[in-house]
Amino acid sequence: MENLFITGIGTDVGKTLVAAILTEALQADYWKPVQAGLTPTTDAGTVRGLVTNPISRFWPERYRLALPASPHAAAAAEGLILRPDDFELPTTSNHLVVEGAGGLLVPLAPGFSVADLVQRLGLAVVVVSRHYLGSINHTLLTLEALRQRQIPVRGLVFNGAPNPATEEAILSYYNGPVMPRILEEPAVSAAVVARYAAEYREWFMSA
Ligand SMILES: Nc1ncnc2c1ncn2[C@@H]1O[C@H](COP(=O)(O)OP(=O)(O)OP(=O)(O)O)[C@@H](O)[C@H]1O
Ligand SMILES: C[C@H](N)[C@H](N)CCCCCC(=O)O
Ligand SMILES: [Mg+2]
Repeated sequence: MENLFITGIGTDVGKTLVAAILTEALQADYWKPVQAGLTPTTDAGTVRGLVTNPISRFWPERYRLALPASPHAAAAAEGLILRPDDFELPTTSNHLVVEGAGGLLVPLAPGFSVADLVQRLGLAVVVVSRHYLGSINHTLLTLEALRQRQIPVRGLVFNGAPNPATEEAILSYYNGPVMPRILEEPAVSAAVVARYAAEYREWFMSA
């Protein structure tokens, strides 16, 4: 069974798109434990709209916070402090795709980060990297933090337009699994997700 936590090198790098592709590829369940920002849509709402298989279940968020900010701040704005023992994996016999918020060391509360949540849930991660000036450092810092914490990396995904020099730098440090690349798409749709999902299914079968 694949139980995957989707993290990334920051916010807005394509975790939700990758989560939708993996959910469709594996006909997995999807869970976003902490959603900060509820409009115009939630990540679970986006994934639901991109996935077409009839098997996937969408588990309710543990926290739905109104402020589109770091979860610790969005929670504080509502007088909440998120705690590690608030979080239990949904009970499912299906594959499960869990999406984080922002990057790996984003605080859910003071002293409680996304990385701590990953470790509590005991999941392997998928790391989404997107190229921009500064992204080599952000990607290597993420991989380094995962290595230090001995969190297994199930795959690294390059999302968006390729940049060979950047990828060479990253791959000279990281020699773990690399999942199929996602190109910059003119529009993100269920058809695009289905196309990549077929490629990802092949990848899982050959990995
Ligand atoms: N390969 C791509 N082609 C076209 N658009 C993309 C691609 N990857 C991401 N996007 C767009 O970039 C935006 C940010 O992506 P996404 O919502 O997946 O980021 P995220 O990492 O999940 O952010 P968050 O931290 O808020 O969860 C979205 O509008 C998404 O559709
Ligand atoms: C609001 C945003 N879309 C995400 N839900 C949360 C991103 C938190 C980033 C915090 C940070 O790294 O500074
Ligand atoms: Mg997202």
